[in-house]
Amino acid sequence: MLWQQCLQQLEQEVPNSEINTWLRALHAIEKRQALYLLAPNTIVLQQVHEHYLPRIAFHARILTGDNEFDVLLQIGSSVAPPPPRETPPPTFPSPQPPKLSDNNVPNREREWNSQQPAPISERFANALNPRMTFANFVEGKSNQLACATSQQVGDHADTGYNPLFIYGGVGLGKTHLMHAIGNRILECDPSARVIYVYAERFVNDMISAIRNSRMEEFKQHYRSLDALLIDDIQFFAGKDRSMEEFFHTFNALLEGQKRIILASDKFPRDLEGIEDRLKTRFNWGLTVQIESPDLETRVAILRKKAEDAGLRLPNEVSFFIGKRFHSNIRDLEGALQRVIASMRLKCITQVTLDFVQNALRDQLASQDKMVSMGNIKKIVAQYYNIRVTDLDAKSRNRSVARPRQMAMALSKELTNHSLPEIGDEFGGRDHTTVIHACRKVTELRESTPKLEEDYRILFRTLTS
Ligand SMILES: Nc1ncnc2c1ncn2[C@@H]1O[C@H](COP(=O)(O)OP(=O)(O)OP(=O)(O)O)[C@@H](O)[C@H]1O
Repeated sequence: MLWQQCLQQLEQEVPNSEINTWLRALHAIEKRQALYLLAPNTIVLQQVHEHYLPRIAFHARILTGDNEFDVLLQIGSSVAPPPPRETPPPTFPSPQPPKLSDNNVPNREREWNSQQPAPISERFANALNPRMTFANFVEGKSNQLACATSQQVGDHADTGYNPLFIYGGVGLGKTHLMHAIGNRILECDPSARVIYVYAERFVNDMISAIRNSRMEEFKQHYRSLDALLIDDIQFFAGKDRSMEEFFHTFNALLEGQKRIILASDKFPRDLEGIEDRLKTRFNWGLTVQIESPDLETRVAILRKKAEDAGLRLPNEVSFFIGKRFHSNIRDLEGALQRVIASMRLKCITQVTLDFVQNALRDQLASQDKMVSMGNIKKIVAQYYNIRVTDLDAKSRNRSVARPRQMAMALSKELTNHSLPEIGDEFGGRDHTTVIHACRKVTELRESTPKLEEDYRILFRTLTS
């Protein structure tokens, strides 16, 4: 089963002829928490070892979720017993686990740092994470546009959104969307040459290529792609030679109407240390932002992730976690993983609010320090240039009433205090005043761009 799944992944990266000749010749056995691949002869053994084993191990580790999972290559028709100590085993173990980053991107450094040309299959290893798809990306107000345009770019080569530039804060789903685009492109055309790469990797690859006199091959490699996805584009800052090379790659791909998808933590114009001509080009297509998700989206994401892990979260639990982990989705996922790990440890199958509060005790304590109502009031007052005491006062003058409503709405969104507690904190007001304030802010955010911007800035300031 695992081997079949590995093959399905490899089919997207390795030409069919190679799959049929070398990989389908292997007999696979899963045993003792390892995948044994049995080669019928030494030629197959050698080929697989030299060209495909790292990729197989990479996929097996992704699929099993075990970064240490072993893939062992042997000759013969059955798994050899463990060899006596003095004789070397007739087994090629899979290489050291490729460093799996957050996004499970395999280490491709070897590619350019040897004088030997890399095998073609390896050069087109696309580094896409098959688990990051549109199907498991939860859409909400904060990412709607980014998600819709990403789907279009994944489906069609001629959307006019070239490049598609996705920007937004840490852990909000930029990388997920890029992988989803890449996976969709391959779904539509399995022979497409698609590469996902961090800008840092592009730079390192280029340095290795220069050092090993393989620059022509490097250029040819990147310029012959059907889709290039580069993450963390801000890393190019100050790296003039890499920017120059990227500029030409960019032009070549654009001229050939190949898709370019870029991600960064900043809007193109705000990227420091990046050449103006590149920034201008980034704006040729479409720039979309991913914002911090609102409470409903956070809860929807949480439920989806819990469901994927086979866990049903009671409403009060999902709202509790969603409310408390508001700054980014990575933290939200981290909280859920911690809850699941605690459940496993304690052999619990039903999760309750008490259990979650206990499991997340340390994280919640540090969150509390960051977003208290006192802090919200301080930041809002600073932002609107009024005094904190104005927020508590009786005045209904709009210059203080609006900031007060904003501070109440943020308190509701970012803290776990009840409506009466929030009212109390703002000069002993009634909970119906808080409800009114929250409704008013929601309404104004939709009708008044300036107020929406104020809300976003304050939200970001409080949660970053
Ligand atoms: N809308 C979403 N639905 C489901 N999962 C999401 C969503 N957004 C983000 N995630 C998950 O949150 C985690 C962090 O997302 P991702 O790595 O894409 O963030 P990022 O914006 O690229 O962050 P960074 O700038 O730090 O690289 C990933 O595991 C991703 O799958």
